[in-house]
Amino acid sequence: MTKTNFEVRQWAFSYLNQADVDLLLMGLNDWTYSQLILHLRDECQNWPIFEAYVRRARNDEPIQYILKQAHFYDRFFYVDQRVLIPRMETEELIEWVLADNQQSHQKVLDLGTGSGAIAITLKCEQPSWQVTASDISKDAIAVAKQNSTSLKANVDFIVSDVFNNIDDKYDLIISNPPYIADTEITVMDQTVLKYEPHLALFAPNHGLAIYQQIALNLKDHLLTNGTAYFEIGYQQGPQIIAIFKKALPDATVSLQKDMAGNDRMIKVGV
Ligand SMILES: C[S@@+](CC[C@H](N)C(=O)[O-])C[C@H]1O[C@@H](n2cnc3c(N)ncnc32)[C@H](O)[C@@H]1O
Repeated sequence: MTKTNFEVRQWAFSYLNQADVDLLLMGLNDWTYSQLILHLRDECQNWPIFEAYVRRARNDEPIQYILKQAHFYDRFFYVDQRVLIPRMETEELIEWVLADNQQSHQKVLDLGTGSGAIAITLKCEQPSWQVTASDISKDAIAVAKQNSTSLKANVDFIVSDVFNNIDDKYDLIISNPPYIADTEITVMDQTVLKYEPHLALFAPNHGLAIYQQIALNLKDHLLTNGTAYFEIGYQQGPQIIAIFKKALPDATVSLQKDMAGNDRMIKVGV
């Protein structure tokens, strides 16, 4: 028996929240929200696939991995379990970098690029910038390269553990490194814990280890008057400021809150 999109949507509401149901229907049919509403009385063309998607989402799989796409700064990025799903907070980091740096040419490094969200967005927003993206994970670099090609971004890629394979210096270094402490595993959402790569989430030393590694060699990789921008955990501001102040006593370090009012980003100028 055939079902309308309205009926399958109502059925899915018994298991998932409305936002997730609508994202699945829109992603599956390549519809905008207005198109979804317009097609509600039509026959559902993809019922078996939609039913399977809802089953996967009920098993905590993130909608973005089911659909193999994540919306970030007005673009769709391919994502799968090899990379972190880019978050809204990271869009605010992009906003800060773009607002601060209007100059036509900037040489930029995105350290820990994952899906390539930061590097590719900056290159698309500022095509004259020379952008390099690095990650310790070869799998992540493969996904980021795929996104760079599909979004016509022309970003360069390097597989590197922090700065180990990076010789160059940059005007801007941007990083959203893994910053969750192992001890937080017990309070984390199952959707994140079961599906997102732990290499992208967790770092030793209470989540501070990658900032510590970056701080030790940051000056060697920034050009004169260069600046670094980092996303941070909302409770990590004081510790991370202390890490950079200790490694770089002459640097200026400033903290920025996100839209929710939480400490979320820092800027380090050398
Ligand atoms: C929180 S994710 C950020 C991904 C992406 N930049 C974003 O904002 O959506 C952190 C990324 O850092 C990478 N990473 C973890 N340890 C690293 C290391 N030692 N050196 C370089 N990259 C690392 C992970 O593989 C992951 O892709």
